[in-house]
Amino acid sequence: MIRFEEVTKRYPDGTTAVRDLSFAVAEGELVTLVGPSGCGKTTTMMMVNRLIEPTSGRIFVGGEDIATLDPVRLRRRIGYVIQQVGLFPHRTVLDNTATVPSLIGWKKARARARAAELLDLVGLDPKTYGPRYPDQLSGGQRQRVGVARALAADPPVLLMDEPFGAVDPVVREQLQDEFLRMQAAVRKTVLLVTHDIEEAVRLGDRIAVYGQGRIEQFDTPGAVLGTPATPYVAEFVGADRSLKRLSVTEIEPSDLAQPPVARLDEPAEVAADRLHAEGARWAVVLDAEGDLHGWAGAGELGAGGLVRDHARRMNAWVPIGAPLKQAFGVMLQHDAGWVAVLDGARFLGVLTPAKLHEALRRSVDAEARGIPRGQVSFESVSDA
Ligand SMILES: Nc1ncnc2c1ncn2[C@@H]1O[C@H](COP(=O)(O)OP(=O)(O)OP(=O)(O)O)[C@@H](O)[C@H]1O
Repeated sequence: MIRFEEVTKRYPDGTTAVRDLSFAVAEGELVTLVGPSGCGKTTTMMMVNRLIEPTSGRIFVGGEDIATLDPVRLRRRIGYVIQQVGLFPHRTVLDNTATVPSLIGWKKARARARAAELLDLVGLDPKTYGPRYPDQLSGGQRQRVGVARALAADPPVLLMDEPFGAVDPVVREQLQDEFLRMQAAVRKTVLLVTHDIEEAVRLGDRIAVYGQGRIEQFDTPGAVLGTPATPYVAEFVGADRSLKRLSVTEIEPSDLAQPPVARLDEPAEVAADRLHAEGARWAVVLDAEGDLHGWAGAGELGAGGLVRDHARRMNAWVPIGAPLKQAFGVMLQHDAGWVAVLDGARFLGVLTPAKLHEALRRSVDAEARGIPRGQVSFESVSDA
């Protein structure tokens, strides 16, 4: 359905964005283009609807060389979804969705009926959302309208540039799921740009992994993850693998750091001496029951009084056995350099960014060697 033949794009300033690009996307296939920023993904995509013209080479859509086609008519056959959705602020959601059908001369009633059908398809009740204006929608809802609008004239080809990039991870996953369901129903030929390998793997029938200006591997998700074609691809995929381990690696007692502990009711100077002896700059503060209260700095404790006079509340904690990802999330949420790890109410220790990284490393290494994580120690891995 889409075919690139030795396509090169050089910009006037001499930047070669893509070089000798050849690949084909079958009808009804969803191909994700993934790679780091600036590797030429967007350039590739914008050459398909002639928003950018190649310097050399040929591109075919539906068997026709697009250089011979009128760009405006070409674009009517190609839906285009971008991250900054670009909805018209003064038009209702329904009218926004009906934009393309109206442009190509459909009667108003037909265009609107089609728009309502599409809003429904992307999970927005047309009765509720159709009359609203774009600024009355959430980011995720706007993104859905963008997809609905791109599909409105029923184009056989869909280009999507980071379509789910502007929303938070939870909404993003929802949109991806919905999009997959929708794609199963409408079976468009889709080129989708993302810099997120996880998204590429999740959505793509095949994935094109970009290096600088060229495709390093063009294959199914399984093949790209399982048998990376080049060291570059292996690294690109590998970086993600360790991130994935964040979700499945559980915090264990051996992962924890043991900062000094101070009690709310003890004299601050006693606690300060303990910090000094251990060379620590802060202590975790627990209340009389041993429950987490927060923390106190060495400097403040030196001023005397009780620990409670200097303690600051911080409620950043996770239970032992929680995934590392959860601890990382809590750390970010509290903008904290550590999170307490509790067993029930009992304080076990803290997870710092360094400890988190250490735990992750060990988990990734163990996975690579096929050892269940519970059976390795940090020493046995670093000795290996
Ligand atoms: N109009 C332009 N003039 C000169 N160079 C450009 C132009 N547009 C893009 N480039 C360059 O071409 C290269 C590829 O850009 P492109 O936007 O295709 O990358 P990308 O992979 O989509 O990146 P990102 O994920 O950051 O959007 C980059 O080095 C970029 O700086």
